[in-house]
Amino acid sequence: MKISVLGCGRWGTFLAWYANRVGHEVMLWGRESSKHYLQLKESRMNDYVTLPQDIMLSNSLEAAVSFGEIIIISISAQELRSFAHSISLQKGLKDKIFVLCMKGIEANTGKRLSQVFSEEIGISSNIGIWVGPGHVQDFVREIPNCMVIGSDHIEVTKKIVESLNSSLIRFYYGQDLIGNEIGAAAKNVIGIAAGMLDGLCYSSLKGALMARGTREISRLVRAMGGNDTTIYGLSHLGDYEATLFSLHSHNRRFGQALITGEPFDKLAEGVSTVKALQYLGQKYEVELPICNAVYEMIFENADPKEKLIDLFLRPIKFEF
Ligand SMILES: NC(=O)C1=CN([C@@H]2O[C@H](COP(=O)(O)OP(=O)(O)OC[C@H]3O[C@@H](n4cnc5c(N)ncnc54)[C@H](OP(=O)(O)O)[C@@H]3O)[C@@H](O)[C@H]2O)C=CC1
Ligand SMILES: O=C(CO)COP(=O)(O)O
Repeated sequence: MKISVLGCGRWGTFLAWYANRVGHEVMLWGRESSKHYLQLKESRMNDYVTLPQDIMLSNSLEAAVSFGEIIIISISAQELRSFAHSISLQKGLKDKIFVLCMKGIEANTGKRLSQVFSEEIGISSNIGIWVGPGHVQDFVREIPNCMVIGSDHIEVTKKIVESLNSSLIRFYYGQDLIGNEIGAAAKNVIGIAAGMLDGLCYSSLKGALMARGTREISRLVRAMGGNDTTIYGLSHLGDYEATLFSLHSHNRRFGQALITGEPFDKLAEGVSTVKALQYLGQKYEVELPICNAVYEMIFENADPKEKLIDLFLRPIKFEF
């Protein structure tokens, strides 16, 4: 099958490598101004992966959209709306399956990425998501993992899973698009909180963070009409090791750097997602104490130790 991957950063480049490894014909697209794209064009390598010669590289969006039967997208989540608008100007979209491989929620609207994408391209039946745990650094060393693919249409979900399953990535069929998208995005915020604990030398609190983080995100998902159990699956809790504990996690590293005052310039999606979660918490009247504390530490310069004490001094309540 022909597969296009749009976005040639850390994850997009890996996805092209993976689709090629599974046996597909692959075209990887990067924008003309992209340093990532230029580096791949010159060396076929980035910091994480080397691309086999048979992966085609293109900076023509028209060529990339027309090439793939399946079109995988992995760019910064907050850029999806404008990028989707550019895609909407291309031809033949109704015959394609789009797979969003990003973890975010639109910051100023609280909309899930599949909602943003379908609003812009004007089609909703052929959009899937691919989320769950996994770092490029592990996959290229042949360390396998389990991930989840979901959509609102089981035939679409099955087609994507059947095209991409392998002994390196075992996929599960997602059954709850709301839970999977909110869960995948929100784990980055919990990952930032974990990095803050590392920065404070309070890493031993991560067990409690895992227990209470899942609890508050599952309340939100339920209020939004999703299934709270989804939060205990691959898209959220299943991604905690890769985010709350991994040295590779950009979100964890962002949280740690915020506390220690070191610079950090990689994409940490949780920074924008926590704004969206503030909005959703208010809209659905769900208390999100950990997310709110992360928000205040990032955007309102709140003192981390004082925030932690505030969390500990909240009214005592039942665990579940
Ligand atoms: N296990 C998983 O499912 C994983 C998922 N991810 C997710 O993948 C997504 C991308 O992360 P990552 O690859 O680390 O980020 P990077 O910063 O490495 O790459 C982001 C890419 O998005 C491109 N981009 C940004 N804005 C636009 C735009 N307006 N139009 C077109 N392209 C644009 C950038 O272009 P340029 O090259 O010009 O800078 C860059 O290539 C995130 O949502 C992240 O959460 C990441 C890792 C693992
Ligand atoms: O989603 C990921 C791992 O599953 C990547 O996490 P980071 O973006 O925090 O590196």
